Amino acid sequence: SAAPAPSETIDGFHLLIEALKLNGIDTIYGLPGIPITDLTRMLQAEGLRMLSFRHEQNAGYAASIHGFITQSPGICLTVSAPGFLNGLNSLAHATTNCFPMILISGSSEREIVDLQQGDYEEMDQLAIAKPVCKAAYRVLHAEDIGVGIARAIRAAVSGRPGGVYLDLPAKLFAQTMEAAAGRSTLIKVVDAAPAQIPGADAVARAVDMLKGAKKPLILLGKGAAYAQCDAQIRKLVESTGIPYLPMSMAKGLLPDTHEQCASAARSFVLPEADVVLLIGARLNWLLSHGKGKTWGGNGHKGWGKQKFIQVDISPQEADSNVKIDAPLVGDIASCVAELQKAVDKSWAKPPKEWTDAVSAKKNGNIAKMAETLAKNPSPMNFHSALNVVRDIIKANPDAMLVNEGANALDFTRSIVDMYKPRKRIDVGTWGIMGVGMGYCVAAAAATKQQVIAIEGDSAFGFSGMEVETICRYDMPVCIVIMNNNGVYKGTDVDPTGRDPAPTVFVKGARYDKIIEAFGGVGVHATTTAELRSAMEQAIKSRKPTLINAVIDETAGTESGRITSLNPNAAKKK
Ligand SMILES: Nc1ncnc2c1ncn2[C@@H]1O[C@H](COP(=O)(O)OP(=O)(O)O)[C@@H](O)[C@H]1O
Ligand SMILES: Cc1ncc(Cc2csc(CCOP(=O)(O)OP(=O)(O)O)c2C)c(N)n1
Ligand SMILES: [Mg+2]
Repeated sequence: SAAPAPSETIDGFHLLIEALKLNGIDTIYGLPGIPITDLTRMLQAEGLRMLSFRHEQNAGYAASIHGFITQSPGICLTVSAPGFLNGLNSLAHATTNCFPMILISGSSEREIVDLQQGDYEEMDQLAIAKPVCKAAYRVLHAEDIGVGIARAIRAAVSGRPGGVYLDLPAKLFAQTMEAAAGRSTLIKVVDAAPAQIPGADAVARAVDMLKGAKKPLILLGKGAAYAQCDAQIRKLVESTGIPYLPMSMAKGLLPDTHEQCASAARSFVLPEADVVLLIGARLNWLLSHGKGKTWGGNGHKGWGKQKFIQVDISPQEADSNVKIDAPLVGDIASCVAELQKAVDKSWAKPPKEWTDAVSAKKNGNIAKMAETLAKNPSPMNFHSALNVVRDIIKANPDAMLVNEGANALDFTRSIVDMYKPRKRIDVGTWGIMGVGMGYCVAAAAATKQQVIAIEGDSAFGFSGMEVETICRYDMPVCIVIMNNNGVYKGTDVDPTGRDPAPTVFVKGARYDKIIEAFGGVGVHATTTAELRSAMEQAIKSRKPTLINAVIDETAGTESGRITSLNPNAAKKK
């Protein structure tokens, strides 16, 4: 832009906007109110996409998954205190899942907060944010906005990605300074997520261990999906010939139909493998902490016989649960490149008896599943409804799949194959409910692709009001609610006869009526044929659509696949 006249000034609002634009930020997820309402208008006027939500929690979830999908930090913008607190959940979620996100909240002036003088929406937000995020900063002077944004971006995306809090007291926005001087304080971040090359010794140790394996297994986690080195990962898997297991959000790095995919033999390969190469996957609760009977160990805590190679950018992740025999610390792209060099030099495929045993187990389980999927009971159950979704995703491999619930999550993860990377976005490491509609908005905004959300009816309820947001921005989102009338199922009753049980909803609820209130397309589907045609129509029209799929209310199991995490239920009287 032309050199400003010497007298021209610039305010805090515009220094912030220019700092964001300078760093390629083009989308903001937020909710207006004091002291940021004008900022939301200016962001929009200056060409950024300002997506306005009905609850800050959903704006935050959108920002968190924006970071996962794009590697650029998703930005959530909220008002002070209650708005900030509503955004905090997603900041913690982003940090737990290693998604780069920045929560920017307006705040009260330090001098009032520190004397606790009772300002409008007064809260010591920076102190409250610190324990649940990767980094937290406050900016008091306009000339420091450039540094504040640069530090927040670098903290969010470098090393292990995560959530960053940026605290902007209200008075900062109205501060002005000479324009040229102001612009000279802005920083375009250089190499925000630098490559971290693994040490040669670590590479040699890992390669030797993998070469010596009789029953090797590769485990791909969402870190491998986030790294966006898809071709290199596929090449490593295919050139080694090693069976692989994708974790939920790593599905699609290679097509789930790939001959080396061992998902359908998970309960066979985990205990049987002798060397496991973890790529961007933590041995946390989702992998039974790397021990116990899942891994062939005796009882709950017994270690299996596996040796672990762990590729991770976090040096202190190794040994978090069980011994890591070959930690390979670095960014996944650099680590995979080093492993590939060794494979290209000399490599023997795994023993045929191992790969044949995996295939036999896998094909047996796939055949069993096919029989179940072929049934078409009335009312629909999870399997028959998801058999339709499976076909729809196969026909639309570029569509984004959002998924949350318990049975609605677990059955979708195992029945609906994914074909491309970063297409399946779900509850993640915490198994958090409520991400659905925020994820839909971000998936539509960040990818411009069709979005398909498979929602438990309880899960949908956490963010359902954002259906209005989806309609307001006319997004190509097709929401399928697996309506089994309750949390896990719809059959519990109150033994006293006074109230509905705590886990059930209004019988015969018609969620499809909600979207009609905002001009979207609502469909009530009681058969697989109705579900299929409604989904096909939604994809063809790209109109916001909500399908209320009636599912047998007896079909679910308590907590889906993780029933065992419930404390031992009191013996039924
Ligand atoms: N670019 C990257 N390079 C290396 N490791 C990464 C990268 N991005 C994320 N990670 C790591 O990936 C891991 C993701 O693990 P996790 O969230 O448990 O995946 P999943 O739940 O799919 O198993 C984290 O330990 C994180 O440090
Ligand atoms: C923020 C938060 N609060 C509660 C919970 C606990 C929970 C886990 S799964 C679930 C909903 C299960 O019912 P749904 O109808 O969605 O799915 P289905 O099994 O198909 O019937 C809840 C409430 C979590 N994980 N996060
Ligand atoms: Mg349900």
